[in-house]
Amino acid sequence: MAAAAAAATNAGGGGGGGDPTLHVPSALLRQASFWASSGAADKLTRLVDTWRASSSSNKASHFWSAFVTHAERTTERTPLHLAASAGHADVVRLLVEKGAAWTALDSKGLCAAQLAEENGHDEIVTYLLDAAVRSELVLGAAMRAMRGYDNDDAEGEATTRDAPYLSHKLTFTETSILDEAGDAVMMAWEEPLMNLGAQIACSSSSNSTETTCGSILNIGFGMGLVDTAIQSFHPTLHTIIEAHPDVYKRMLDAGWGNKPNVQIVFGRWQDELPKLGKFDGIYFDTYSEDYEDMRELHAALPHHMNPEGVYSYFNGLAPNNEFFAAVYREVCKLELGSLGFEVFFQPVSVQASPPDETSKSTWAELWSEVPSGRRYWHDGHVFYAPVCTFKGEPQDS
Ligand SMILES: C[S@@+](CC[C@H](N)C(=O)[O-])C[C@H]1O[C@@H](n2cnc3c(N)ncnc32)[C@H](O)[C@@H]1O
Repeated sequence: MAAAAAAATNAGGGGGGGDPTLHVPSALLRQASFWASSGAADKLTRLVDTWRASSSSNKASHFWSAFVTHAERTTERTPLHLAASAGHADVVRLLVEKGAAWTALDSKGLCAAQLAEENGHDEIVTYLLDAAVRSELVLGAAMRAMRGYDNDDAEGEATTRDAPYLSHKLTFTETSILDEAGDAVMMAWEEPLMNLGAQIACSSSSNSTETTCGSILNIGFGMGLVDTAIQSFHPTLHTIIEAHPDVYKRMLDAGWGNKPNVQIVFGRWQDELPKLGKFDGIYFDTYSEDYEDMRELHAALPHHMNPEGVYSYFNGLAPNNEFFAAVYREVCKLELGSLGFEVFFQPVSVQASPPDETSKSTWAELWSEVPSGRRYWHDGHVFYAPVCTFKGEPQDS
């Protein structure tokens, strides 16, 4: 399933509203846009100086906040789009410093970094990626502080946020699980990705032998695809945490409770994980949770990994925009790195694994059960499978 990225992706942007008496004339904004698209950073700053000198206000910040959010009417491109697309690194830097939003999308749904990439301006892509990761880290921390929670080192302190999905009546079809709104909780086409996830989670070098991959935890049973694959690696103990009563019932009906090496834990991982010990491999794929939940899990992982243990997750963060997804890969890499994990992402072409396991053959047919706009994967997207090996100091569980 697709985990929503944190709301912090609204980062940047100076607002553009403010005091109406400090109106910035649109002719001036158009002129400034022209300088941005022609790469004239010096002319741009001189324009602001001239405006400051001639206006009743001395506030350059007001100009910048109006300018960085000023979008062209038809293309909806901001000055950052224009400068990035044309390859003007100086102007891009200036605009970001003045509060331009790297998240702004044009009428085609593209952000500035994607336009830079399309036009081969790699230096700008790297700069924007770096700036975006920094802003996500800073804004994420600020938002957590504002909301009054930060579980960085607070194993056992489960969040109390509501989980309305858990009271939804689920619909199980041959190829999907749907929630009450018709959104896909899980879809059968993901089987190749689940097989890869199991392979990664079962790849620790520490306690695996020729006959077993050690002790494995999976969080979120769904259709049982990843768990079926985990079983093929013969774990000594295979623990599954599942929170939804309908899914739990189906697991029991399908006989998962009778498997000698399987331990089913019914409940939310936020409540149940602190009661469990250490594992050689952990896979995480829940539903209706966001990056903050995932971050909370990550903070708890050092309490539950054996040395050289391997962690992986369904990497569906920001699936509708490839640059945003790249930002979240970097954010996860940095955050997991700070917790003692060595992280890399294995790219897999989802298109190259046609969903031939199901009776439906095209992506359009596959997604026919889910309203458009709520489809969390798109034809041709590359899936980046996380491989996170624990190299840090194990902590008490
Ligand atoms: C996308 S499905 C998992 C699919 C699974 N990887 C597979 O191979 O079929 C997500 C599952 O996580 C469960 N879930 C959601 N929130 C949870 C939570 N907080 N704790 C445990 N399970 C949760 C859902 O009920 C659902 O069964």
